[in-house]
Amino acid sequence: MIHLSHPSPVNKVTFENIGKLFLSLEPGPLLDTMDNLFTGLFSGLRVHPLNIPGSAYRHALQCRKKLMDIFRVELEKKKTLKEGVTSDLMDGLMEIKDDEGNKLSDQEVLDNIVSLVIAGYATTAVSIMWTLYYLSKYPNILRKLREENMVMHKNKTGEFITCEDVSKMEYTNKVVKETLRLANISAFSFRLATNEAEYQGYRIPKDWRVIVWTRYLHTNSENFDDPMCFNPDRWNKPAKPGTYQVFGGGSRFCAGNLLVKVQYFYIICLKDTSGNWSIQMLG
Ligand code: HEM
Repeated sequence: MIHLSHPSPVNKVTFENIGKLFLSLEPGPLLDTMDNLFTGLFSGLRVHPLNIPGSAYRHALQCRKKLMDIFRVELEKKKTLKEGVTSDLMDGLMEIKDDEGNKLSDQEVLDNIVSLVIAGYATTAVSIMWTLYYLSKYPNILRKLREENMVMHKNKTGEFITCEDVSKMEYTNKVVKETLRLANISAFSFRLATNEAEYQGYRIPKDWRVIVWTRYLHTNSENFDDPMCFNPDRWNKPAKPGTYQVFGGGSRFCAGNLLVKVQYFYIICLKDTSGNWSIQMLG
């Protein structure tokens, strides 16, 4: 398991983007406090639920409560703003309606925000960290990526890269895809057998819990040649159907898959204050 030093630069940039996109918050002490509280919350997610003083679980509950208080203040502030002043995830959740025209309650908006940060923060930061690791390990790949970045840089007149730029950057897209395959950030998912089923000669009784081991798909030599090798060029041709499931599949497909890409391009194609692309810092 990988542990990022906290706050690592990748964590910091990822969380600052989350602050901006989810709540229109600028970097500063409030965001730093929230980042620390999320760290406390994460460390209590997969522990025994022992709510006693000193336990990681109790600390996580306390962090969650403090986060909810901060989010509630932001939500109340938004209610006093004129419509359209901000346009972020919280605004979207406050406005969204079901088929009968019902909006989410305040509590539901806050619960959704916390859940989405949990789903999207560490996953994104850790996977981008893996890209930086692979790029520093394979200088020829870094060189090709940098060349593509430089061409894009030369052709641009504005400061920001656009969605159109992102789709044109073929090699960078392959690097992202290959990182997600090999790093296996989400290595498995849980499912419940709603009916009895048979799979490859095995009977799976109704109501059994099943683990879908996606890491196996991504590192199986029947699906990918030399699977443990980081090779973005393998994406010159598409993968066999069903063998690439980094964001899951079916109705529970990852809701944040496009946001992940935006975050990647922010970091891989970011300029520092001297106008250099951040990727130039490697190698
Ligand atoms: C590299 C980053 C990420 C990876 C590898 C990843 C992976 C996944 C996977 C495999 C699933 C399906 C789980 C299942 O089938 O049981 C999933 C679901 C989900 N992801 Fe992501 N995720 C990432 C980032 C994000 C981000 C940035 C967000 C949002 C901010 C997000 C929000 C969600 C949500 C809400 C679901 C549940 C969807 C549903 O059940 O309908 N994820 N993710």
